[in-house]
Amino acid sequence: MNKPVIVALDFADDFECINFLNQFPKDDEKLFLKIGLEMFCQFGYPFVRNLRERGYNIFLDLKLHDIPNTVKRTCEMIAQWDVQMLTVHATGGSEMIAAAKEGLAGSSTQLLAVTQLTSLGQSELANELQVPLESQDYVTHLAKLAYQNGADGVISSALEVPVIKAATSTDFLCVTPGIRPKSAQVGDQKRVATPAHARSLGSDAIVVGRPITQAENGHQAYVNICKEWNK
Ligand SMILES: O=c1ccn([C@@H]2O[C@H](COP(=O)(O)O)[C@@H](O)[C@H]2O)c(=O)[nH]1
Repeated sequence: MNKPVIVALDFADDFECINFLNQFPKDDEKLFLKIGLEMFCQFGYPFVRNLRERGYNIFLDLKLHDIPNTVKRTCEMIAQWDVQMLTVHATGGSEMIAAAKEGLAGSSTQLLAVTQLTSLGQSELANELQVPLESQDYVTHLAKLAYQNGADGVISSALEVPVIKAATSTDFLCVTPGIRPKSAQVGDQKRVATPAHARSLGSDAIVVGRPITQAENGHQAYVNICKEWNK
């Protein structure tokens, strides 16, 4: 599979979401869709199943963060759903990450650990979270923790991909949200990169929401981003 552009489906309404997906030609290469907390909390597993049955690849972005036993049991359930990717927070710690991986055993779901959210910049890290590290070092530390405890990859900004790969392995997946084409509004994201920059930094997949889902022509916006990403 080409390195994917993963579309973040952050819609309040499932009809709106299906109308959005219907803009895409049926013979398009299989779309990779991210279902996050907003849609999962409202529409739950039946929505995930519906999209899997339509043939989409699914990144289930639930960002699990709880004690190891709870995360393991939750992952055992999700392991039956045949989704391609699932997230937990790396800050849940080594035991929790390992427990998530154990819970997914026997499935092909890839476990990704969220490092520092792309909506948090250096000043939030220092002043709000009281982490006395540069983002690059904090993200690398969490990525190593995830790598050593069985995760298949991490969520980070594209800006940290080179240091993560150097500290772990070139095969360790770096999936990067916080993607903004040059003309797009940054909104609540802090650590951002264009699709072309993310590619040059070595991202394995980019996650793009509003620049596609809120565009006047969502399909065209997706095509433009794919072109820039695949250049
Ligand atoms: O660090 C993170 C982790 C997850 N996300 C998710 O990605 C998309 C980005 O959407 P945009 O509209 O392109 O900003 C969104 O669903 C987040 O929950 C992230 O942005 N940063």
